Amino acid sequence: MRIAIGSKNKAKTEAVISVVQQFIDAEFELRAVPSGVSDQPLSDKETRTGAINRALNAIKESGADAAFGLEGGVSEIDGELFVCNWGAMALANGEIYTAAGAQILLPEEVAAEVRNGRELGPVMDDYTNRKDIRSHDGAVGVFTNGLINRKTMFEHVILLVVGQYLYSKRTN
Ligand SMILES: O=P(O)(O)OP(=O)(O)OP(=O)(O)OC[C@H]1O[C@@H](n2cnc3c(O)ncnc32)[C@H](O)[C@@H]1O
Ligand SMILES: [Mg+2]
Repeated sequence: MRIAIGSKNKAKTEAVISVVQQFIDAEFELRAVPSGVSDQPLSDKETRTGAINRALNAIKESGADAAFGLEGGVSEIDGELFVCNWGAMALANGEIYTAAGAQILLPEEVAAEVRNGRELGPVMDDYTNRKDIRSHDGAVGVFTNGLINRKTMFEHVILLVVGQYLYSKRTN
């Protein structure tokens, strides 16, 4: 199966490849495609739409058999901001599977910057005085003291998505 991935961010591409290759015999290609939503999605709905758009754009651009899209965003609950994450798998026949990942509270100091219109990625780099947090630990890794990094979190999302795809294909 030819599978496209709608990002070149390693936290995403490595998560997709490490999970999918356990269940599907596949060749992968990476494409930085548009998400069709804001650079910093501000709700679960917008983040999920971004994941679906990435999967649809990746399958359209590549002509692959299937494509994955992963999107990170933030969502507000009772005045507090949580990091949220969504994944989508699109098939050439038009089927789409989606699932959400872990959510974790952002400290008010970080949340305030995002509310002011900055993207979480650069805000996290400033906050930690490190570079490119979004491609490695992610906010989830920083605020769980490294127990769950962004790749591991995305692996759970991909397991949920691929699991639904495999369930739909079951024959017994
Ligand atoms: O290259 P792409 O695939 O776009 O990867 P990205 O890291 O920009 O990821 P998203 O566009 O899905 O994320 C939307 C925004 O939220 C940021 N973001 C989301 N989750 C994050 C996390 O865990 N740590 C740091 N930044 C995060 C990210 O940097 C963007 O500013
Ligand atoms: Mg991005």
